[in-house]
Amino acid sequence: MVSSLSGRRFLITGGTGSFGQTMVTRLLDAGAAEIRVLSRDESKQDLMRHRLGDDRVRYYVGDVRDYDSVGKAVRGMEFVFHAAALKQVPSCEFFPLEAVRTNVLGSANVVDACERHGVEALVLLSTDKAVYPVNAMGMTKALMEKVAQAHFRNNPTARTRVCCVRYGNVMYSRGSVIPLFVEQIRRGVPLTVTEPGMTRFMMSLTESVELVEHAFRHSQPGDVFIRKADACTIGDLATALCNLFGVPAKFNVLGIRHGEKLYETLASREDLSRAEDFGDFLRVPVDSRDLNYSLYFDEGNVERGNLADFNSHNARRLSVPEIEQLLLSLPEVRAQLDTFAATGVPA
Ligand SMILES: O=c1ccn([C@@H]2O[C@H](COP(=O)(O)OP(=O)(O)O[C@H]3O[C@H](CO)[C@@H](O)[C@H](O)[C@H]3O)[C@@H](O)[C@H]2O)c(=O)[nH]1
Repeated sequence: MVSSLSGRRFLITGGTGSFGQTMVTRLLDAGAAEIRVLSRDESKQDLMRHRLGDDRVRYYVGDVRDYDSVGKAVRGMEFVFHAAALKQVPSCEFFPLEAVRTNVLGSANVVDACERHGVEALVLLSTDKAVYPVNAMGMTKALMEKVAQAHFRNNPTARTRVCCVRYGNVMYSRGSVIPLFVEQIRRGVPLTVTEPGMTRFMMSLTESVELVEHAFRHSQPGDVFIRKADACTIGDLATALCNLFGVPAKFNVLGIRHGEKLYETLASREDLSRAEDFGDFLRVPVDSRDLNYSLYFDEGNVERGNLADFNSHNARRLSVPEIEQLLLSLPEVRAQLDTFAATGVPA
């Protein structure tokens, strides 16, 4: 277990994204000695460099698909957080091989480079869409989890402790539904709700960072860490936003889109049959059976048939007032509400 972040050296792949920027700030506050950001977009790096103005942060332009660029960034680091990914469901549907290249092969490059350069721990960020996946984004994230677990299963004496974290929707993340609804409220148009009864797990950016830190400190090699989250319907989410901005809740119902599920699953029955419950967190250890196939054929789990998965339909359901409170805890929503109060329109 890692007791202190102070004086340590970190790499964050995809470090200019919302998760990366929050994590970098937290690590700087905790006294990290060096933080490297590996990402493709030099202009986002430049903006971040000016915003942070801290020379403990070093910027590496590169792509996880390219082993050399990963290796250069990993060398000399003690801990790595792997957040770089193709995350948009529709673009991965249209370009599944691109998702394979970044989410599967790119992640394998990160695992290999960490092992080769003797990194102590690597945390890979996954998603609820990786459980019983129906779209290419979720399928490639599921394979990323398998790559991480295989690292331990195939190398029991590995130098790098590799684990994954899995979480649901991060509220107000770039390109997600909440900023879109706020923009629609601003324009005074009906909110484009896909299916009012569709449910999603809701989590703040801070909670997602806490989950990564928890996994980083407490994981065993091959673990998947899950933070138990509350869920809500998209209809209630849209209603809560309209209530906060004081506009009537008017929806244009689109229907479930290609590649979408009615609900998401954070932990499958298969995960739960071996999960350890830590209150707010679930730890799913790797299935470490070896390639001796008799174990696969002759041993089963009688409990598994009785287990229900943990999904956004059976999780604790947030009420509209509870969603309003959660939304009010987000600085982005408060900023929009202030502008709305001052000018009658959000910024
Ligand atoms: O105009 C819209 C757009 C979306 N939705 C719904 O809002 C919910 C959330 O959508 P969105 O914010 O786009 O997130 P997801 O498609 O659920 O995917 C996000 O959440 C995942 C975790 O589940 C992450 O892995 C992805 O990167 C991230 O894009 C879904 O039920 C959508 O059907 C609408 O009702 N109207």
